[in-house]
Amino acid sequence: MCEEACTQRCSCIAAALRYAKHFFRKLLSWSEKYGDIFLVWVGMRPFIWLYRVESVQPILSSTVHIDKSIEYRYLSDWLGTGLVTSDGEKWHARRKLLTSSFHNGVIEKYLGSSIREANVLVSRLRAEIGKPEFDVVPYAKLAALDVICDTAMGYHMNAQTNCGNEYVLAVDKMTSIVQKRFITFWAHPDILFNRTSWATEQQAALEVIHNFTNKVIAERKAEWKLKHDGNFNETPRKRQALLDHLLEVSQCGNTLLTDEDIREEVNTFMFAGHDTVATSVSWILYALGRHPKYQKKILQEYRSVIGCNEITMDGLKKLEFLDACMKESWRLYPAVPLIARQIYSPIKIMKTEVPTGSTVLVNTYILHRDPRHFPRPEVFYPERFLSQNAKPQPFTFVPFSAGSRNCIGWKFAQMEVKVFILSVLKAFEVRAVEDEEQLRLVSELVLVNRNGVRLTIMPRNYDGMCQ
Ligand code: HEM
Repeated sequence: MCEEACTQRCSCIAAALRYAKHFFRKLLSWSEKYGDIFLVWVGMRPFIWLYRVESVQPILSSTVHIDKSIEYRYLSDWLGTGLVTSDGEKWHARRKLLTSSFHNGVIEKYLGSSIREANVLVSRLRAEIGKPEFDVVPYAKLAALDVICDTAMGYHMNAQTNCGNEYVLAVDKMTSIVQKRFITFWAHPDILFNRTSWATEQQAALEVIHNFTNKVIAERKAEWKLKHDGNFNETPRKRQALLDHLLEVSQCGNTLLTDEDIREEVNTFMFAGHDTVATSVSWILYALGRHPKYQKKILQEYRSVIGCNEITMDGLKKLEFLDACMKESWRLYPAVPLIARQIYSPIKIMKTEVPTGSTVLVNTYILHRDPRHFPRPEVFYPERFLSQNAKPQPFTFVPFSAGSRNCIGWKFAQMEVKVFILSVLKAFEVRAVEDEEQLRLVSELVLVNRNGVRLTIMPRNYDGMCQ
């Protein structure tokens, strides 16, 4: 297989991802040692690693190779075949249908929810002031879950203040089981997985999730019907959740979505829209915590652009320096470090025939550290993303993937992350505890440090504070 798959430049490396201590640094050194493309065996499965723009572009820009790797089936009991997990005709139709749910006008409606939850996050973080260290990831996760529950389902979950919420615990449990299964090769076959305690826990979590989502859909559908039959006396809700958009298209459009279809998309947004955001917020705070001078610059810009005015989408768009800092953090610590595709028809990548049946993994962590495109790649230098400098070449910087299968929620995510980062920086001076060398990075679908993302925070004397 190895010889067939990578006749010229691939090297065969037996490895189990789970046990590699410095996984990403190891990969970086392999990429220098073994050339432009290599193959890693994980248990019985060969994975072809791509991390040069020359090999990444043919995959991400392809309209043919858009199928997710077969590992994504571990998500199917939860997400069915929603946008993340579907392919072929179904994916095309859904993508077309859902695109309108993410245009600027819709996203603007979610700004208020992000601001509200960012304020709750800040008040919760106050408990950590002055402590030698704390892990910011669990805080960011609950905040992101609150936003996505509100925006995807129109439901105020208050996960940040009500930590024992059954649904939130179930979503967290499902995410963590799926992540563990992805990187634990012996748990891949159903026959083995079904004998583990994970399978039992997964079953219990799925029951809670599906019951809750079914209930919300039924309520909202009844409300929608009343409103459209003209019997709805209450003022219609001003903000619409993604679920309302789905109901709208399912009832008014040409495409009929069943309750099952709606449920799989709502669950898909819940899955795709919380861990990625929480991971991004955590790593951006980490990067800024290592470089406090940029925290000051972000706040100076905020003061001069927004000052005492309300945060609006237009205002956020003008914060160019904040945007550059976020991009530079995503470059060094991409929230989604691996993008996996199953190859169902032969393709030549960098003169190498990749045969049908292979799985290719686009490694954004290494791609973003290519010195040809990002000089002194290991240095955190947000200025490289400022508009006076040339934009990165296409497909060299892809934190939200690229091409037809890119992140449908990227504008929404950027708005939310901006609001979270600004709120935290206005309230606290942030420092990172670990330096780059101490990080133990692994991919659990999102980029994770084994010890969490540990910070210290002190109250900030922010003189732009308005009465
Ligand atoms: C900073 C936060 C986020 C990051 C870094 C991110 C990143 C990504 C990436 C890299 C992909 C491609 C994955 C692949 O092809 O395997 C993706 C797909 C997707 N994302 Fe995001 N995402 C974020 C937030 C969101 C949010 C907030 C939502 C929705 C509310 C969302 C919904 C989706 C969906 C539905 C897909 C699948 C699109 C398709 O296959 O057509 N994401 N995201």
